[in-house]
Amino acid sequence: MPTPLLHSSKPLSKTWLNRMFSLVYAVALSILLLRHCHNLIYSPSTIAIALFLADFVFAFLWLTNQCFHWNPVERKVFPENLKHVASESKYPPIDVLICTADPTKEPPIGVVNTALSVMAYEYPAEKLSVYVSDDGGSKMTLYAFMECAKFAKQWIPYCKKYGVVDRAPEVYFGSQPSSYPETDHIKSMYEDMKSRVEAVVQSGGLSLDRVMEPEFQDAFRKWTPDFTSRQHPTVIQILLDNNADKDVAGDVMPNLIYVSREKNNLKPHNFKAGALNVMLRVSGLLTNGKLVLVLDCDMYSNDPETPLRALCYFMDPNADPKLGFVQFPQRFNGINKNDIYASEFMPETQILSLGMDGLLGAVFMGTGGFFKRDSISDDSPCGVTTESIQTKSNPINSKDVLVLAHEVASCNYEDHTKWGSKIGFRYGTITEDIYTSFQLHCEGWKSVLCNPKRAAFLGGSPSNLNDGLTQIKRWYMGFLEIFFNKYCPLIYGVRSMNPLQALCYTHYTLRSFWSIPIIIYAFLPQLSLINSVPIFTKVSEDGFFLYVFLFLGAYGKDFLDFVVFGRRSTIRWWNHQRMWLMWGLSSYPFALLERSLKCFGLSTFGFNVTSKVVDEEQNRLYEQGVVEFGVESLLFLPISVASLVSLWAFAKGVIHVLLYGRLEEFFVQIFISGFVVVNSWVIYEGMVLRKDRGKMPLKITLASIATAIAIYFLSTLIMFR
Ligand SMILES: O=c1ccn([C@@H]2O[C@H](COP(=O)(O)OP(=O)(O)O[C@H]3O[C@H](CO)[C@@H](O)[C@H](O)[C@H]3O)[C@@H](O)[C@H]2O)c(=O)[nH]1
Ligand SMILES: [Mn+2]
Repeated sequence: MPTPLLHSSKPLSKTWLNRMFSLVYAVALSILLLRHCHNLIYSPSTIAIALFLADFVFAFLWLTNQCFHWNPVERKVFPENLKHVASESKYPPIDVLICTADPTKEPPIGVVNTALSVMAYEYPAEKLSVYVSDDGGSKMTLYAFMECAKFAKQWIPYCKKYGVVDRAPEVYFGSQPSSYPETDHIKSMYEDMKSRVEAVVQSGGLSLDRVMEPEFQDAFRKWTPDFTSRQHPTVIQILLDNNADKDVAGDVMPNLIYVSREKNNLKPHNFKAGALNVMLRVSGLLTNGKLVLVLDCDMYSNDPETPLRALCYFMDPNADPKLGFVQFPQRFNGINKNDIYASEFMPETQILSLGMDGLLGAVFMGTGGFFKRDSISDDSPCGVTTESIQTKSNPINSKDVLVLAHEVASCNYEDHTKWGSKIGFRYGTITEDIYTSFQLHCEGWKSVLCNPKRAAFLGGSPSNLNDGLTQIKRWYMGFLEIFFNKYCPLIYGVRSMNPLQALCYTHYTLRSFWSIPIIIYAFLPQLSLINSVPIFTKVSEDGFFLYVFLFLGAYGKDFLDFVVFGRRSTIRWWNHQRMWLMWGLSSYPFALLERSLKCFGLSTFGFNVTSKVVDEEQNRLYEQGVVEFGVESLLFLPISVASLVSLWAFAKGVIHVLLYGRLEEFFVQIFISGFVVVNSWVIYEGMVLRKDRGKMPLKITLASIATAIAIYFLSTLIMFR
């Protein structure tokens, strides 16, 4: 009998269009670069050099970007066929690792929701273990999970009995669920738990002594007076043990384990990658699940059948033995209607990932990845083979296993080992996700993108401009760390894997270089216009058509991908390209700057955890789709300077046309300035029209006016004498 189909894949229908377009566009770009070379030879000038540089970087990034469009594939899974391949008893055990790092930025009740949503997976509970990694070393988080363990005994059977789909209680009760006999009772239990946890958090943990039942007290003895989040011993607490704990219906509970690894001020802890590696070892000792699911604390499960979808790949009898992980794309809840901060990361999660999936596989996105343990971990932590541990009748509660678990969570454990370089999540960058998948692909592992209609996980995203820009800056800084490394994707990668895939990684890690053409085009045409110097071809010359084609081609293709094939609204597309310009003026160059400073040892760049706290006023602005400036952030400065310079230039251009009729020679420059002006509308509004707390801070407005004027004088002195 043939095996029933577990998954299928087919190339996207638009592939031929992509390839044709790439070809034509490549020809146009080459002509442009040739013209530049001609100019550089026959009439060299600072302006010619700058324009060449801009277009050269643009061409390089465009070219590497085409690799994503070469062979995109679309996959489908058929979890309903799983039962024909294997019985439930054959399903592999899964260890879920949930990371949290800061109880003030990542409210513990949110982490609890994420944990509950996966503990209630439609998966045999005895094969499910949920580990919480608390890098904040917070007893508030531990307390929240003690409450979680109790509540789970009601929540899981309830979800399974009624086939609830939203298994994060916050989402479930927020969506006016249908009413069953137990609903009200469980809802009030949840509300009670939530208010207890929030009260503890509000008191900064002080009220813990009062709320705590004696059974809980013991665990907190580790929090001695000198215990801080950056200096403390390992804390491991088994909160639910599937050999002992039963839910209210008498069924087995999944394991729930709290871990806060040892921290020492003097030792680098390698951020999330470091935390995950500890979790790999601890879980390897305790439960050793064949599959490991990595989740961020805000990425709750939105579909209880997700593990079955992943199994469609892992349990396929014909599966590639080198299949390392299955990635579910990051998706977000609470994004406003027009996605003003482009938080959906539509191209990354929906276009680029399909492109890599057609080569060697999608990148790991930090969350929502099911790993085969073998691909990422070694199987003898501590030199003890896991078999010898697994033969113990109840490893997770046995004393000697727990002693070992503390040992593998200590901050000296990794000294002189390959953890972080050849094993586990890789160190050396704050975007450990992309880097780890890059290394795995180099080693010959493959991956698969599982992109079901109903999002597998949903998480939060920044809801103000500064957070959004900061997050992007952090990522692109991390990407640069990957590129300028001894395993550079362009040099080492191209030799170690499918070169197209390596070029995809090259593109990813060098994207902050977009800032070079963006900054040049946001200032040079404008400053020349203000100085009355034409720098592009006239409308009547041949070269003009080339520019029109290149501009419309790039924007048109982007529009097609986003709106027509991607089925997003036009306004979302517009907002996305606007954000891209903002990133290009701010996050990207700051990432480049920070990376350069780091080379000289001048910057110690950390992992700035994104806040998941929603403040009401901020939320209201976001819901209304109003861009929030509010804080005095240096990240706004280049954006507002560019918007002012363009406005100035545009006005000057209009004067040139109206008074002197010089439309022909200045058309391109006026168009570019006008384009920036239209994109900058929100910024002018923020500077002069708005009165709410999200308006542009006066300091930034004044600083940008001063900077714009200074840049003008400098340009007059240097370039347009
Ligand atoms: O020292 C640290 C720092 C962070 N985290 C956790 O890492 C996760 C991601 O951090 P967040 O601040 O939410 O960053 P994002 O920008 O939202 O994260 C994206 O980018 C990261 C890489 O920079 C990836 O790891 C994430 O999966 C991806 O969602 C969170 O669960 C944190 O608790 C730790 O466990 N330890
Ligand atoms: Mn996040």
